[in-house]
Amino acid sequence: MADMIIKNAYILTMDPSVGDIENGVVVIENGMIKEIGTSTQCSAEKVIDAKGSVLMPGLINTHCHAGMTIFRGYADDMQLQDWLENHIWPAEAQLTDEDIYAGTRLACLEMIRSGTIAFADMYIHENKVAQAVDEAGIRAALSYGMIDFGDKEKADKELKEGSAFVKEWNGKADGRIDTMYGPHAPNTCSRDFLIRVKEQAVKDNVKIHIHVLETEAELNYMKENFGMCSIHFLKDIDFWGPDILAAHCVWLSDGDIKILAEYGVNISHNPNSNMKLASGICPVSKLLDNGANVCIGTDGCASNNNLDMFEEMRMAALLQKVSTMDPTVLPARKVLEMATINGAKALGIKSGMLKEGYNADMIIVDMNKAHLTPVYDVASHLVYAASGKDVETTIVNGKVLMEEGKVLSLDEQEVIDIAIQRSKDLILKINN
Ligand SMILES: O=c1[nH]cnc2c1ncn2[C@@H]1O[C@H](CO)[C@@H](O)[C@H]1O
Ligand SMILES: [Zn+2]
Repeated sequence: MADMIIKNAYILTMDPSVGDIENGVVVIENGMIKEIGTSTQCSAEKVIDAKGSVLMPGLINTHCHAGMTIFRGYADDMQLQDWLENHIWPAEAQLTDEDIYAGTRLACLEMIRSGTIAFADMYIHENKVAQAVDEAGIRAALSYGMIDFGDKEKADKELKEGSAFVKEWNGKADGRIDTMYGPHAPNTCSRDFLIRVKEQAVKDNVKIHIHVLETEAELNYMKENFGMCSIHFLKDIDFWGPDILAAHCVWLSDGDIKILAEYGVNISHNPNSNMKLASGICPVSKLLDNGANVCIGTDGCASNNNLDMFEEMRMAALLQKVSTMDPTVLPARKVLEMATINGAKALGIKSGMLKEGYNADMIIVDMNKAHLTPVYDVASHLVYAASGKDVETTIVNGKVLMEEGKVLSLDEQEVIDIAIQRSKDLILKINN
């Protein structure tokens, strides 16, 4: 007897060798996909009838600071440098374990609701992030965000904390948690520190998550201080490789694009954050044309201000079209690949496709809605017409985290109430 069967669904497998299955069935056992096709001989304890709905791989958010969800709407409409240095960093200095835990639980709740099955995170008090992820049932690649600002003592301390986190949490929560090293950016971390981080990550066999060329200010800083941009600087210290998850990559030259593609770097594109902070536009279609792996992320909730990956997909498509003045770039299927297959590749997880032997990480999207009627092309609707609110069921590692709109792994009202209380206490502390 299998654990679960989902039947009568329009299945968007995202498996290039299979494509869509118009009336299909998926069998789940031990957290994995046991069978996928048009019929099955298996029976299961739990059967979900997905008639009229789309079954697809859950979305993968490849750049987030989940704990920052506690700052949703706290500091809007500012320059990135001003936003970080004068608002976010002073406020973060006030954060406690409990704030991060509350913020991350809120983030997990929102992600489960909007069809995200895994996310990559870089933040502080990361132990509490891991605890929240463990309890919420979602999958994640977590890193402690390290900054040394050229201070040798701070570098030692940060690397020690990042390393302790990797050792404590890698492979935990039934294998749902992977860990990474999270050096903040080339303009906030010293050259020596980045070299040490890379060495340690290779030694520990984990990946690295870093912000790269998010702003023109970073580009100018790197040129002034090192005579080259961040891409060449990181190439110089043998940093690049398929183990690197580089968020943003907005300010790239054609030469930079070639380097990122050549080294198999994973690039997390965050269109909402880049638009809101007016950072610029990542040359996604050029990167893809050159063979680079580009995935999608939301960034933190203080620069987005939500974690809805459907909205992120739509923005990714529209922003490329208008910036290249070419409506044929980033068609819907390509964007779906970025949010599923490419994201899974970046995180090194067997998700992002509905395929035998893959993780049972999937979502059911209710299509019986005015704004999703009629249907000529399912992929088009998912990218251009749907939102995270249309997700009705979310399954991670074979466990149902939300069913028909009801979240099962978290007490939704409690998570919201605690986040509100924490935000009120926090604002009093910050203003004091
Ligand atoms: O868009 C961004 N650019 C640069 N830094 C950011 C952004 N969003 C959040 N952080 C900051 O990165 C650190 C991770 O530990 C945090 O300080 C967070 O506020
Ligand atoms: Zn970020």
